[in-house]
Amino acid sequence: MSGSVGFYSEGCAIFLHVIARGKIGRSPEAELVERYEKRLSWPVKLTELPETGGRIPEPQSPLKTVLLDEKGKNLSSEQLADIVGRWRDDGMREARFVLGAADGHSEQERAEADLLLAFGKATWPHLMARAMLMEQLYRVTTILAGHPYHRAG
Ligand SMILES: C[S@@+](CC[C@H](N)C(=O)[O-])C[C@H]1O[C@@H](n2cnc3c(N)ncnc32)[C@H](O)[C@@H]1O
Repeated sequence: MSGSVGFYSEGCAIFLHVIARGKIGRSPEAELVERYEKRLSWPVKLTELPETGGRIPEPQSPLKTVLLDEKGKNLSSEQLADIVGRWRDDGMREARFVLGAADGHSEQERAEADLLLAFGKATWPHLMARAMLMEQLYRVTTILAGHPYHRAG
């Protein structure tokens, strides 16, 4: 079963849609996901899909798609904020961030994505990657807002 497991909307900004495979249930990772989801002042939605199959929700067009993939680009938080900020300023309505399960993403999904984003070259468990992504999305929005949460190194 797929379904939306959270929706917090506030302010006018690009809609952040996290699409993640696998059930997070009640877990330490779920607590982290919820913590950053609640802090985000941009509209954010989390759609959970089964490990395989499931229906990918219809996009809000125009859309940009980011695949979380260890073979993707290692970007600094500021670089990611620049990209997301540009998409917002260009009038994108949705930026979706897709996390795979044990087998990752298909070659077709990789080819169709606008950005492959890596959190380093190591392979992380998908639930940890989900928590890390929510933190990065929060960080990105604070960078764009000039909020002091992010302290550039
Ligand atoms: C256990 S990993 C899948 C590994 C799989 N061997 C593959 O080919 O991608 C599950 C998911 O977590 C995310 N993930 C794991 N490590 C990552 C990393 N270093 N950077 C970005 N995402 C990562 C990706 O979305 C990945 O599809």
